[in-house]
Amino acid sequence: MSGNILEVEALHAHYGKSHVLQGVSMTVGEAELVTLLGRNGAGKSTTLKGIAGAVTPTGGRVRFRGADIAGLPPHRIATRGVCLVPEHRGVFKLLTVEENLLLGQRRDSPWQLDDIYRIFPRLKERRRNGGGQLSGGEQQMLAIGRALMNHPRLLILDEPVEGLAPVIVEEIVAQLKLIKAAGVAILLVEQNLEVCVQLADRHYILEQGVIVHEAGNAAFMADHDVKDRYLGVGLA
Ligand SMILES: Nc1ncnc2c1ncn2[C@@H]1O[C@H](COP(=O)(O)OP(=O)(O)OP(=O)(O)O)[C@@H](O)[C@H]1O
Repeated sequence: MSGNILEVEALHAHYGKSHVLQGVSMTVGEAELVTLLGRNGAGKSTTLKGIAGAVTPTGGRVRFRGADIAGLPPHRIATRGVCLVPEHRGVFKLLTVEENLLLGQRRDSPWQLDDIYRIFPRLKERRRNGGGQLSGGEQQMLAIGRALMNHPRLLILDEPVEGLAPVIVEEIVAQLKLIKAAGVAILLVEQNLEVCVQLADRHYILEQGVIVHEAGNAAFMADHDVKDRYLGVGLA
């Protein structure tokens, strides 16, 4: 194998007649953190869902650790080690923090409660609180923590810091660095470019359902043109 944990090849997806993904190709290496960037409506969330099985691809291939997973149901894909943390977090509000975490637990996971509490001390403090009592940032930490309990080899995050206060964003960035350092590959969709360049090894830019640019982090940071052209954000 190539050292890639994920290989997406010419992925297509439709919503009814609308052809949203038009041949997306990308890879994620072992323990690599890769971002998928692009303007609103480019197809980023759909790509993540197509990989994780929440949207059924209409063409192309998704290979995960060498096996073709395109079109499998989401739970089968999750069992293989692909965990999607969706944009709206999916925390159960009537369960406690600890009950939420235990829902994700797999016995063979290297990530048990204590490991989660070490990375997210706030969750330990709040472990007996209901999910509904958490701040947005704490809910995000809980959603990531629960995904880890499920033994992901690839963690897929859709806008994990959207709408969060800068101090919480910093906390989550530090936590994602720890998770990455533990060897978990991460595929990240995030509008906050500061966050992306702090974390990523590599970036892809998606436009109207196709990848139009790929760059390592250093090259991406230096290339103001690309940010302006595809993302509409000139960098300071
Ligand atoms: N369930 C759906 N049914 C129909 N169309 C959809 C659905 N979900 C998304 N779309 C459309 O598909 C296109 C791609 O959406 P997607 O959410 O993948 O984009 P995105 O790049 O993640 O954008 P955003 O940052 O706005 O979430 C958009 O035009 C969107 O309106």
